[in-house]
Formats: sequence, structure tokens, C-alpha cells
Amino acid sequence: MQKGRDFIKAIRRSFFTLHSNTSISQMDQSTRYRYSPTLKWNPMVEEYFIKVYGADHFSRISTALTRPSCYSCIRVNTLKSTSDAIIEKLLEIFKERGMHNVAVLESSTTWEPDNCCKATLKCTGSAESLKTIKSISKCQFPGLDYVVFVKGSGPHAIHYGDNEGKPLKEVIVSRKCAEAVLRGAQVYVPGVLACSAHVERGDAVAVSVAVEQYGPDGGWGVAMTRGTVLQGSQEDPYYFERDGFYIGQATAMMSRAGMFRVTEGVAVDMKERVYRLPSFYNLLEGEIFLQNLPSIITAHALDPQPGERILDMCAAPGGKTTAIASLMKDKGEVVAVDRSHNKVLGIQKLAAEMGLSCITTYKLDALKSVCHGAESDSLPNTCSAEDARTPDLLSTGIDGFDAKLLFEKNSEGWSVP
Ligand SMILES: C[S@@+](CC[C@H](N)C(=O)[O-])C[C@H]1O[C@@H](n2cnc3c(N)ncnc32)[C@H](O)[C@@H]1O
Repeated sequence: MQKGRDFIKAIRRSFFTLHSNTSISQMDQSTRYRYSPTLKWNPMVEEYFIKVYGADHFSRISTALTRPSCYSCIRVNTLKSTSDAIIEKLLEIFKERGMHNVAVLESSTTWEPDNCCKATLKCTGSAESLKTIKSISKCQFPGLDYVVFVKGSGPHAIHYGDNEGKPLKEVIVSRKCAEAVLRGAQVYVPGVLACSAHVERGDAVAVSVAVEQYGPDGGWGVAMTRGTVLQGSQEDPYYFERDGFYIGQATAMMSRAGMFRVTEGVAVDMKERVYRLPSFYNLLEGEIFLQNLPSIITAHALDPQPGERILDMCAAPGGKTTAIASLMKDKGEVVAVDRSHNKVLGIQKLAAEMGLSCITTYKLDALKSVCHGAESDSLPNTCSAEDARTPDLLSTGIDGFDAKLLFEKNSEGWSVP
């Protein structure tokens, strides 16, 4: 029991940290701009996973965790469209965006190792466009043909230019921002953490990502104040930290001062990215929903039927709620609960966009809506977060809603149901 607790504590404390794998002595200008982070695991966690997965498999998992997904997964709103119609529309849109001049669907009978049916794009576009989208395919798992995969490409070697022999000016973005960028997004103002001095609109900049590290004070953070000025020289305190974390090359859309003065807008326009996926921002709204496959499968495995009543307790932004409602063919009721008022409004907006009327939303703290046994008979909705905590749970660090899900109270105390 004590071993288990120590393990959970270790995971919570320092699961892993990201590191560049270049030593300072190896570093020079020609190798500086790369994307090659590696994970440094807590030794206890690493030892456990190697035992479970084997060294090779674990090493592949560890590498994959530092890379973005190579595909986007789209759930088609079957109340409004079909996968085939969506694939046709996407091909047309990508062609209009200049990603492909000609795109032809090949016979959809080729089975991929990942059990997906491949629709290869034959293109006569530029070399650049050919590198962006590799294929669009419909998921071939039985019953999941409303899922469409758009496969991107990467890693790409990026040309950072030499700026007439001088190092490029630079911008550092947050990890969340970088994750979005590598899925096709632009860099918006709130995502910028630091920028070189004297950056003006139109300047070419190298974009790198700042990754949170476990600090001496016991918390996670990027150890960088937003607005930091980058010197671009070895005197720059973050110069070595960002080697191996470059995600692409961009053009500044505003001056350095603007980036930290305004509250919204595109700060830099990404021209080249180490991984490429098309952006689905504002695309086919209501007809498709960008959603990770595990979330889609969760709703699918629930097997919701028309006419049923289903409760989703942490519902925003409404991905699973709307997936469930679609599977119910909008007949019955999905009760969607979230504790944030604005997020509840977001669920309502999404439901309206998708043409789903069987969703009822509530702003509610799920912790206060779950009671156990006799408690719930006499005092509905009166459980507090403290009810979900016991000395044992406190020592594992699991509390609140997770504790309610993982443990239950019976005559002998708390246990796993
Ligand atoms: C990861 S998101 C859920 C994603 C969602 N299930 C989906 O598939 O789109 C977690 C959500 O849970 C909500 N949440 C967290 N604790 C909650 C609580 N005690 N009661 C209600 N909502 C809660 C948060 O506001 C957040 O919107």
C-alpha cells in the first residue's frame, strides 16, 4: 500500500520533463534550430514503465509523446451530413487553399495497418503543398464510419534563413500555443511569452516553444516572465534552453511592443512548421467536430439509444455530449452539466450549431450532485468536497471529483467499488 502511495506521489511530483538532447559544447549556429526534444523521466516511473512495456516499446512511447499527432480526427455530424460528402468538401476546400491543385480519391478498398480505409490524394500541386496532407480516410472500424482522418506530414527540415549572416530574431511561445500551431493554428498574442528586441511587423522570426519544468519551489512553470526580451546571443539566459525546441519560421504581424500591448490577434504568421496539418478553424461549422478518437470511442462504447436519458457531468466544451446526442439521433435527453457558466453557454452554442435539441444544460458543480446511499435519500445535493476525502485519499493526493469516481464509502470506510 505504502509503495503504491509513493508511486502516485512520484507521478504527481515529477512524471517527466522535456529536455533538449544537445550539450552546450556541441551547439553551434548550424545545428541550433531543430525540433528534437526528449523526455527525461522520473527514474521510479521510468523503471515501472520499462517493466510493463519493455525497453523498446517504452522508448517509442517516450519519443511519440514529444511529437504532435500526425493526423486530425473529425467526427461527422450524421444528422447533417455524411463522411463521403465531408471528404468531398474538404478536398475542395484544401484545393481552394492551394494545398492541392488536383486531388483524386483512389479506390477505397486499401486497408491500412491502422484499420483505416485510405483515400490517397493525387496532387499536381507544389512540392510544399504535397507535403502538407498525405491522405484523407474514413475509419473502417465497424460502426465508426462517421469518423474521418486527415493525415498530415512531418517532421520537416525548416529553412530559417540567415538574415544576412546575423541570427534570426526570435519568438518563444507557450506549450499550449505550440501544440495548436503544430495542428495548423497561427500564433495568437496570448501565446507569446518572449520576443527579441526591435522586432517589427514583417520581420522573419524563428519560433520556439518554452516547456514547463519542475522548479525548485515545487511547482511547474516556464521560469520566464511574459514579455521577456531575447538577446539572441549566448548571454541570453534562455539561449541554450531553446535549442532543439524550434517549431518553425514565421513573419511578425506586429511589433514586439504590440505583441505585449494588445490582447488579441495574430502575433506571428507561421510560414513553415516542423509538422503540418491543415487548420480546421471555422471550417464546415456544425457539420464536423474536431475530436480525438478516444473521446469518440467513449461515446460510441456507451451505445446510447434514441429515447434514453443520459447524464454528462463534466460536459464542456460538449464533445462527448454532442457525440452522444447524435448517436441518439437527437431523440431522448442528454443532461449536460458543467461548473463554469461560460462553458455551459459554449455547450449550448455547439448544440445549436450542430442542430441538436435534445441537450439540456445546467451550470452545476458535479461534486455537489453526487451523494452516497442513505446520504442521497435524505439530503440530495448536499455533499461537499470534504465528503469525498479521507485520510487515505489525502495521502494519495486524489481528491474531489476523481475521488468520488474512484472510491466509494461503505460500512468499512472508503474502498474501490
Ligand atoms: C476535460 S473537460 C471535459 C471534456 C468533455 N467531457 C468533452 O468530451 O468535451 C473538463 C470539464 O469539466 C468541468 N468540471 C471540472 N470539475 C467540475 C465539477 N466539479 N463539476 C462540474 N464540472 C466540472 C470543467 O469546467 C471542464 O469544462
